[in-house]
Amino acid sequence: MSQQLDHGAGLYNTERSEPAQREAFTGGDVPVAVYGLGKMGLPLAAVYADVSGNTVGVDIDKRVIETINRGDSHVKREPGLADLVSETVADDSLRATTDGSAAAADAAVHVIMVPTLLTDEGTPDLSMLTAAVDTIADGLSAGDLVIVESTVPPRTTVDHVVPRLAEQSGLDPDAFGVAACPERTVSGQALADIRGTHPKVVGGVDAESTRAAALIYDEITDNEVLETSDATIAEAVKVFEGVYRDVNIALANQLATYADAMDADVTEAIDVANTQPFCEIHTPGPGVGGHCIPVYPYFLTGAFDVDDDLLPTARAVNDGMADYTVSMLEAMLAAHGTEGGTDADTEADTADAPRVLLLGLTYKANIAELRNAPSLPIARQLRAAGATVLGVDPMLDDEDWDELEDIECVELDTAPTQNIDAVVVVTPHDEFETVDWAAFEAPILDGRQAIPPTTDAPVYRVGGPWPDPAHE
Ligand SMILES: NC(=O)c1ccc[n+]([C@@H]2O[C@H](COP(=O)([O-])OP(=O)(O)OC[C@H]3O[C@@H](n4cnc5c(N)ncnc54)[C@H](O)[C@@H]3O)[C@@H](O)[C@H]2O)c1
Ligand SMILES: CC(=O)N[C@@H]1[C@@H](OP(=O)(O)OP(=O)(O)OC[C@H]2O[C@@H](n3ccc(=O)[nH]c3=O)[C@H](O)[C@@H]2O)O[C@H](CO)[C@@H](O)[C@@H]1O
Repeated sequence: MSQQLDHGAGLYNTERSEPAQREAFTGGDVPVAVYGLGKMGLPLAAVYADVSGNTVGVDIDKRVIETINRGDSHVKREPGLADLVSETVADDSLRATTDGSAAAADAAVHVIMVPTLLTDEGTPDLSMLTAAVDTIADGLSAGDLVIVESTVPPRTTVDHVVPRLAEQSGLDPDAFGVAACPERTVSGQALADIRGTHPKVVGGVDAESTRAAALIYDEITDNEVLETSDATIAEAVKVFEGVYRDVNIALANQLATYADAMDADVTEAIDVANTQPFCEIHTPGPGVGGHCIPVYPYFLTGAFDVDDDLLPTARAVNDGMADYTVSMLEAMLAAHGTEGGTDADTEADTADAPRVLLLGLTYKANIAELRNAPSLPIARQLRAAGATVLGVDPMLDDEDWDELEDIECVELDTAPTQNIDAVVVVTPHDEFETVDWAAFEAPILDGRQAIPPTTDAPVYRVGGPWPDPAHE
């Protein structure tokens, strides 16, 4: 155990009693800084502000800072978030700044919630994490606690974060605490998740870091705080959760291809199979998007030299579902005798090339995020084959559409008048629940089992039986 230093507001190795620490944390005497105020960071900063009464949010995007300091939330469709940001900014328990070093100098708890992406080579890109760590190091003090909420490859905290903090701050590694406390939060229910939908996982680089982090999260969550043996286990818990999901979805997608081959309804088969407790097959679809599930397998395969066929194969199956969806679309067009096919290669053919409407472009229903969205490779393949691709997505703003050069934006209410040859449901936003499918007068490929079987329209399903001749 390192010497007892004068730690000011810090909780790491403090001489104060536990009750006094809790009182200090919830009474605004332990200043918090949260680095990264995006879909996950802003809800987290708002809850920290609500509990601690003294939280500064740090982001590099000036627009984010200005929005928050007006008391507004730039993160949409998060129940309760707009009100919580407004309330915590109004009572000054939440402030936002781009000056991370100044925030770090004042803070005693530093919470990292920046993105952890991939390089083009499929290896973990920790550049944003490193930048946040360097900012913290500028203002790190003895007794501070650094919490890594971002999802990172296992061993990142011990092998990268701790040495970098010590090197950049000049402090002895024993002078401050570091803990991996991974975000286990789903967009669309972030506040509920942060406050306790699931137990909170906490793993420190030493016992004192675990203790201090567990005390903080015991004040934040209504659920259990699960203390792991070390930071690496805590990091692995989060990555394993995500990898489990990617592999399970790959199984569902592979079973969908078998169901198509046997002309059976994969959804019915999976639903019935899942009625016994040892089976939890996920849902097939046109692919796996977002910056979590398709990324986390690379936090193992791209970080450790292990002989692994499973995770890459699951990734290939999931990424292959865009091709599979396009091939089903081609078969559907052929079954409906739509002229032109999707292999137009001359001007005349292009005139006959099908006009395909993609409903739902973001990676997941009701979430405004295009990263790794399955709609993107589907649109690319259709455009390359000469088709005209139109898209409807109420989650996207003008800035998003500017990035989608392969897809022509149309509005949902006018889409049926756009002379559509085929409709593909890629992401089933709530807005599509009231669509009059027959109004398109075109065959529909339902990629997400979103259209009720009773619908009076020619609906084909990824992994589902093709419509009976009556619908031809
Ligand atoms: N989105 C999800 O559903 C989800 C769920 C759980 C965990 N996570 C994890 O949460 C982390 C963040 O994801 P997100 O969805 O909030 O990302 P996001 O892209 O919505 O937001 C990231 C924010 O961080 C800011 N930022 C980047 N570098 C910074 C720096 N050096 N200092 C301060 N701010 C910086 C960006 O400007 C942006 O505002 C990732 O590790 C992700 O894996 C995401
Ligand atoms: C804390 C955290 O990191 N939370 C993550 C977050 O992950 P996420 O927001 O990226 O969402 P996911 O739901 O995993 O979807 C990802 C893609 O997979 C497609 N998909 C999904 C299910 C299925 O059966 N078949 C599919 O094809 C879907 O359309 C989308 O494109 O929430 C999940 C719980 O929702 C968590 O488990 C996951 O750890």
